[in-house]
Amino acid sequence: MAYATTSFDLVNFKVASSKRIIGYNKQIKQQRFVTFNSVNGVVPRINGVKKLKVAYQGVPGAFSEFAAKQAFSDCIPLPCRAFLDAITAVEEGKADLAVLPVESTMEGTELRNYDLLLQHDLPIVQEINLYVHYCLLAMPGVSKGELKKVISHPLALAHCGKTLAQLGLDHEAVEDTAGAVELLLSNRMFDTAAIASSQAALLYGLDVLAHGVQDESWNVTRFLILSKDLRLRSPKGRNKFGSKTSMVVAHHSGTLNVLLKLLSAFSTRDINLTKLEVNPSRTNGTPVLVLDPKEGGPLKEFPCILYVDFEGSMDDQNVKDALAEISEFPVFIRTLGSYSADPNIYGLQ
Ligand SMILES: O=C(O)C(=O)Cc1ccccc1
Repeated sequence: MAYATTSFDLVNFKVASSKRIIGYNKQIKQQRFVTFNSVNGVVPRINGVKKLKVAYQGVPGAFSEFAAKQAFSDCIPLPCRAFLDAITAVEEGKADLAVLPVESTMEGTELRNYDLLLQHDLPIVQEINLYVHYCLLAMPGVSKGELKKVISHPLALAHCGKTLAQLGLDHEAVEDTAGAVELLLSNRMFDTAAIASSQAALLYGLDVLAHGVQDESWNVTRFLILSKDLRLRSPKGRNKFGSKTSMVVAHHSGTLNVLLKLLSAFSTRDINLTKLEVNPSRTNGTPVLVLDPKEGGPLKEFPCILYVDFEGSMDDQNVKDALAEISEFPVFIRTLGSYSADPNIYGLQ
């Protein structure tokens, strides 16, 4: 797929000539451009020949496909109907990796995808932060005034809620952003627009009626890349930001005590937290289902859960000590993976 350069004028971003390079390192508070291939340096290959297959939800042009190519520039992206199918593809050996959007600056944690992480045993091997810039796309020649409805992925519709209200258009959720574009085209829908990337517009030949239609200009989505094959972890010490670990601490009661224990265990060892979410809300207080990889199934049910990401690896002694200290409490700890921290934010122009 060709990534053409279009105009791009947001604060903190600059178009870097016609190359596919833009990025903003928020964490270190300075502007930094990164190349699309710099994430891993060398693209890993199993047995030195096979190209990696990365399963994602959606069709070509979806943001998840872009995240997959960002992580492994030489990969073969494998389109899947749903995120669960992408995970199943890896479990069944049809793909090497799966890519999953798990949180966004505008909507917070994407609980449905986090649940998938918790209910399957696929370690996180990488993280990718993607700046998501939405466009309003329509069939060639269609004007805004002719539109009655907008279709897109639920996350994209949520990110653009105010804009949609201002336009006074109905909306309908479909599987993915690029899938919405494909649907417009295949059904020749002249009264419907899609919210998707400008790349999807180029790929499918649709018109861009408006750029940057998200409610907040700063809109970053974090994707996690999962694999059974830990060799696909980005090389340790690839950058000066070191490792990061994601885990959940699940328990049956006493959130406050568990939380205090966790904060104390981490702070005495100077381990920085990069995410801490306490009992993310779920409909009707339904328990969280977590797989215990040591036991296989059935899934364990917990009313209380902490989502924790921290700087450091499960190989670090101070991390092992901190987890041992937390385990003095009757909690269930499941580590979801240690991987290279990637504070860069990659973007589509
Ligand atoms: O629908 C897509 O293009 C996806 O990849 C899912 C998604 C939607 C919105 C933001 C990030 C990922």
